Amino acid sequence: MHDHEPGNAAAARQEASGLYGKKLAFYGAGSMAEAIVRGLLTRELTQPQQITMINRADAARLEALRSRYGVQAPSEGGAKLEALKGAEIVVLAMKPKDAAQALRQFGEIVRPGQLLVSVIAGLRIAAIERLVGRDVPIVRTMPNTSSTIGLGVTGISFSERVSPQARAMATAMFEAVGTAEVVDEPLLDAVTAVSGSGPAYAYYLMEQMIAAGQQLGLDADAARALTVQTLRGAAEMVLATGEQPAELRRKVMSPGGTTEAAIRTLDAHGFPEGVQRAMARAAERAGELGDSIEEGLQSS
Ligand SMILES: NC(=O)C1=CN([C@@H]2O[C@H](COP(=O)(O)OP(=O)(O)OC[C@H]3O[C@@H](n4cnc5c(N)ncnc54)[C@H](O)[C@@H]3O)[C@@H](O)[C@H]2O)C=CC1
Ligand SMILES: O=C(O)[C@@H]1CCC=N1
Repeated sequence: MHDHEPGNAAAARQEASGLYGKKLAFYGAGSMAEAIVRGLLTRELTQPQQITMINRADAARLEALRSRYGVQAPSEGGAKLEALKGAEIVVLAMKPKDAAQALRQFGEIVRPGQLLVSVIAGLRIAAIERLVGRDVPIVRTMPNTSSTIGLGVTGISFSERVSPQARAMATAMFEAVGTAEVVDEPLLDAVTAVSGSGPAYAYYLMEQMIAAGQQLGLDADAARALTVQTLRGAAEMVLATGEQPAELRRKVMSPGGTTEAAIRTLDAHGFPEGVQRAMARAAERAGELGDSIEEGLQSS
């Protein structure tokens, strides 16, 4: 992606981020961890040998990560612990249901000065502090999978213990793979609903547009090409013109024309309400995921 940029651009990013040379451990090596790792390596923010990806016993997955990215992906328990102990930054990237046990184990080996960066939906800073049981600085984030190609967007919030340098480093880490917005922690559930889950809404819309295009007689390749470029162009138009989506929509919608007919049909089928309710439910679900971890804490 960045094959043609001057070498000093990568060097400037490395310098600005403060990440270069830092040991990173990804605790949980699923799709989100992979998206961030791929983005960091593509942007040359760090080198593969600085990254360890830790997963449950899944030899094929670990081998795939090693061969794809050149990162360390140990399969043996002792080596996993060493990597977690040795890392300057530990990125928590397991599913919410696996977080409590993993964080308790981490609490037994955590060292002062380590920075914890969570990408786990719903998991609150206070719960992480309780689970780890030490005064570690915590960065709670909500990224999205478009980080894979450097077009992610991440909501970030910090515990009080995060130093200004660590704040800058964590922010730079996510800016390296897209853009980042610092928000108050309670707003991260809303961020989850908008941009964490958001790529899936766009893909779902694409799925329906491609299927409908085919029903109207286009072949699958043409329906896909027309749909994808249309959504890409629409997002770029909002960015390039600075206009509101509603204004841009009005420019497409000639009175009495095809678009107006389509939008009326969407309205008749409850599209606006459906999107709003879906996102309210996503935010609520983020809170529930956090609650269920905390309930587990109270009963243990
Ligand atoms: N996929 C997405 O679009 C986004 C996901 N997230 C968050 O990222 C987290 C991970 O999500 P995905 O990557 O989609 O899940 P995933 O299921 O692809 O990956 C999670 C990985 O963690 C590993 N794991 C679980 N417990 C472990 C333990 N104790 N030690 C080591 N590894 C362990 C599992 O083996 C699994 O491979 C979730 O908490 C989710 O809320 C956040 C933003 C976007
Ligand atoms: O679906 C989920 O729970 C995660 C969080 C945001 C995107 N994926």
